[in-house]
Amino acid sequence: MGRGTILVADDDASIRTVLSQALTRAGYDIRTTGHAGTLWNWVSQGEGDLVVTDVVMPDENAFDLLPRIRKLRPDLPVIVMSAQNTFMTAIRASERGAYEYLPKPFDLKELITIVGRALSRPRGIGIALGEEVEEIPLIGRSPAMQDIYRAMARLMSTDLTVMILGESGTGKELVARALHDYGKRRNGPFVAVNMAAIPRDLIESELFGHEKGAFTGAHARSPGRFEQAEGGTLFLDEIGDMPMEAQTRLLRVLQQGEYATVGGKAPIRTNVRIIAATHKDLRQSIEQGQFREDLFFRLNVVPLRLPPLRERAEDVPDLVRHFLSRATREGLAPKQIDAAAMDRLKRYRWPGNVRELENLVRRLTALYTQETITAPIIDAELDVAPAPAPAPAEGVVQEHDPLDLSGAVERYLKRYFDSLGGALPPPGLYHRVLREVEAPLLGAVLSATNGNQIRAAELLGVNRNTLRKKIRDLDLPIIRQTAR
Ligand SMILES: Nc1ncnc2c1ncn2[C@@H]1O[C@H](COP(=O)(O)OP(=O)(O)OP(=O)(O)O)[C@@H](O)[C@H]1O
Repeated sequence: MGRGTILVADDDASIRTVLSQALTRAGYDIRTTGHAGTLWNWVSQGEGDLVVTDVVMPDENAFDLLPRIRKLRPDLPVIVMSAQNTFMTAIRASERGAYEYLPKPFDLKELITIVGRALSRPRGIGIALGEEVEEIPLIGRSPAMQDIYRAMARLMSTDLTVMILGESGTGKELVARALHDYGKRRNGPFVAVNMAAIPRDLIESELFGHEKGAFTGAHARSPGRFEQAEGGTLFLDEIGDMPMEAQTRLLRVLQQGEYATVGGKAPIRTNVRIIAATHKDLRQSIEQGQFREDLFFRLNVVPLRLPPLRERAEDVPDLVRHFLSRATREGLAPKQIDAAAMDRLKRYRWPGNVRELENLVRRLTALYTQETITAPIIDAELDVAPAPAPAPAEGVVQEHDPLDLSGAVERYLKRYFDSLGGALPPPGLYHRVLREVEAPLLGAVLSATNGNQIRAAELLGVNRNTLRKKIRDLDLPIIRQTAR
């Protein structure tokens, strides 16, 4: 007798083979099928201790089958695999009552671990089924975002305190909202407070409310955000900016489930789920005595780390399309981004993350009349160093291009560092080196085009306005055009 029988459903025969081998080796009995109908027959006949199923099958979608399985056999864990790795797949799997969701491709070891955990869990723990939701709040299918979606899907049925970490503009508030909107408090209020946006001495009264006369200017009793968020979720953004006294009060709420208003004595019981966020390194703040360590541990129950956009450049096209179609829905003229322009966007560093990308798309749709956004437009907007120039619209183009600076630059830099004798150069080297190349390059091109800035911009592959700005910034001599 094996350690249990696993029913595997996937219309891809090679996946059935791989799973069947791996699970057999791990000591399980396996039955495989390529059809949802067969799977349902087995399940309804009481067979199997666990199901591993793909979402899309020729006869029925596993998400449609899942609620029936849950109803008939609520204790049967179902692991859903899918190659459609969106936020909604993870959420739907969780809503339909899947035990776990695995985006393909996945590690077989991970599957074996999950199977082991599922079969050893106490029975009778089900996940509530929610209603269907269509609008996708979070865009991006990079592995890093899939990890986030899976963690979120697991959190949906809980009230755990979550700490969202990530640079500004990475989507921390959006994730907090999604945790609320798809979680079990979805019918309660979602209240967001940004610690950095409120004057420090008003934060306590903002959060906990105050009594009439509690301080100068407190003309009437005022409810705090905790009271407003009762039964729902309170999102504490930029928690690293919370003053010490407020931290102490917050800690007490988390420990005792009750608080007093500013100037009030009677404890008020509270039922609020806390989600906090910060872009700061709180461990450093703790070391510097600016953040309470005990509060940190209370808040950091489940940390979610949102990756910066530059670490998931593969999400850029999806995000761009999402923001473009939203602009179109808002009544702006539809636009496309050509491949070279998209490439520029994927290579940009995005210091402002998704927010910066969102604002850029807004600018592009509002300011440019052309239907297709090209690379020079992106260069002008992002002010990035241009890639090799495309062929100019007219004129003779050299077939053989002997341009190769790399050897020369490398040699020069080596000499430069050697000459410093082990010391480090002054800061700003990157920009200084680029400037060293930029000024002679623009000068050479302007002289080759006889001072014609339109042709020079074409040759360089930058927007005309960018070129003008650079001529000004670099203080290049303007060559007077002579008739040819
Ligand atoms: N994955 C995503 N899909 C779609 N939109 C996103 C995504 N991530 C962020 N955004 C959008 O980017 C903008 C910034 O997101 P958000 O305000 O959640 O970031 P944040 O990390 O909370 O920023 P801050 O730390 O500056 O408050 C929002 O308009 C949000 O809708």
